Amino acid sequence: MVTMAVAGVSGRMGRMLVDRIDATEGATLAAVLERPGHDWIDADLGTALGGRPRGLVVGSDTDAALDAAEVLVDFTAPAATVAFAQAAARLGRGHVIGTTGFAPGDIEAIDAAAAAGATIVRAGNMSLGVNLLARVVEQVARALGEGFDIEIVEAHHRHKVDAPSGTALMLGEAAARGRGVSLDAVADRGRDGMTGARRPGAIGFAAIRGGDIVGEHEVMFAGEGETIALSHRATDRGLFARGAVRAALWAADRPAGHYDMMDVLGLN
Ligand SMILES: NC(=O)C1=CN([C@@H]2O[C@H](COP(=O)(O)OP(=O)(O)OC[C@H]3O[C@@H](n4cnc5c(N)ncnc54)[C@H](O)[C@@H]3O)[C@@H](O)[C@H]2O)C=CC1
Ligand SMILES: O=C(O)C1=N[C@H](C(=O)O)C[C@H](O)C1
Repeated sequence: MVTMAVAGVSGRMGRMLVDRIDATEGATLAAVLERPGHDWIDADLGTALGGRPRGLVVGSDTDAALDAAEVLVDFTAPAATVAFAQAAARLGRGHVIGTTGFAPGDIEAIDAAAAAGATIVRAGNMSLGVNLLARVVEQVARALGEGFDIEIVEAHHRHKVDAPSGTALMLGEAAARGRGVSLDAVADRGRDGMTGARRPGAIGFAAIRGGDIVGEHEVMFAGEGETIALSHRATDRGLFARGAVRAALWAADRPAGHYDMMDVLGLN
């Protein structure tokens, strides 16, 4: 049995993760975390969720949660995630990171935590479909070359706080890899006003926010006289929770390191 902790348990993904862990053979929920000062702190998780008490109290003490659990599943916010990774390194635990919106320095800190003893699985999208799509995007980008302009369009619900989405960046990285360039060197992350003509070789990003859209991504290869569009649409957030719990089961008996969902799915 793999013991798991969920960070950000009151959030959209946190609630999904509780249901998913409860439904997964071989996984058990051992601890739940929220940010200090949150209404749910010290409440019974079952009661906070509007049901019966279940004898699991929502806390904000990361070390106590990691004493109880082998793997922390974390869909929260960048600063919180960096601190969780450092705690996972200190205590030699698994850490599944779904959080997006990182600054470059955050990724370096997560790399350092993996080097210092945490088993980290991090992915901007935990679904099989998007990870397969990334593979296909890399191959198509390699095959087509710069005669086709790459544009990535994503749409999400009105509450999302980061753009481009983690998935869009992951797909952009895949396209850049296919072209043999660094995404940082070619990304065009927002156009407004007199932008001038499109920069040759740019990988463009556009973000739509509205309503309750779970997550939609399209990678467009626009050429002369033809356009190829590769897309993915998530219709149920439970999809991401399924992937995350699969990653947590996978991480439980892996050596420390920084892995991604391709490793979990055997696509690397
Ligand atoms: N990789 C993937 O497949 C997916 C990633 N995400 C990402 O997951 C993150 C969370 O998304 P949602 O659940 O929609 O957001 P949300 O805002 O509903 O939930 C985030 C939760 O984290 C909690 N939190 C913040 N700081 C904390 C701390 N220091 N300790 C403990 N809890 C803390 C908040 O109080 C909140 O309950 C976002 O970055 C989102 O982009 C979301 C869906 C899928
Ligand atoms: O915030 C979300 O909701 C999602 N975030 C991830 C992202 O940034 O790509 C994954 C998914 O698209 C939903």
